[in-house]
Amino acid sequence: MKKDTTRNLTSERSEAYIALGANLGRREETLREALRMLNEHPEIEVLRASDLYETDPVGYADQPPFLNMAAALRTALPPDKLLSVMQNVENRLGRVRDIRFGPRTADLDLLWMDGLAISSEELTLPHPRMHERFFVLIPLDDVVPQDEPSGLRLLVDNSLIELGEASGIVRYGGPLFP
Ligand SMILES: Nc1ncnc2c1ncn2[C@@H]1O[C@H](COP(=O)(O)OP(=O)(O)OP(=O)(O)O)[C@@H](O)[C@H]1O
Ligand SMILES: Nc1nc2c(c(=O)[nH]1)N=C(CO)CN2
Repeated sequence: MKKDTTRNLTSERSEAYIALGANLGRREETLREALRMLNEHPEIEVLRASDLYETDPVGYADQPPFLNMAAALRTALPPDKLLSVMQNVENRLGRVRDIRFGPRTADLDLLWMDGLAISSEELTLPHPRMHERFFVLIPLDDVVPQDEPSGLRLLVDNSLIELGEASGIVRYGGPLFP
């Protein structure tokens, strides 16, 4: 069915930036399916997707390489509801939560939402580890416009300068969406 772009997205909508990763199973298909599921939600529109990157595992080394990407969304949902939808997508894609930083069929992290600062166990915004991860920043760099109004462009630029030369990350393919 064709998407109704006049949906409940006209007022009070936010731009949200998310990171996606997968290192088990059919990684590319999983990420494509995650984007499709998000875009199918009546209150979420996927605006842009980054290139795909293959990345060395960070944090827990003894696991397969990841495919990572980022996406920009427009949504009428508040941050906690958006995170719930993202977790539901992870679960539908077969995510099992066991080893921290360990292998996963699909991992969706909420990075940034209109510059909001939130600190609770369930949700921290901006994502507390985004600024130290090439596997987040390099895909994010693809989808954050130069004139992004809430400070994310500056955060990405400054973090990449701070981190120096990128390593453990190679471009794998073009955007999976649209
Ligand atoms: N910005 C956020 N995005 C996603 N999850 C978050 C965020 N802030 C807090 N959380 C919480 O973190 C918990 C663990 O998430 P998850 O299993 O995706 O972590 P992880 O991928 O192992 O590690 P990392 O958060 O470093 O990527 C979730 O249950 C979620 O409630
Ligand atoms: N390369 C890479 N490494 C990771 C990733 C990821 O998405 N890509 N996710 C993790 C869980 O937060 C831990 N380590």
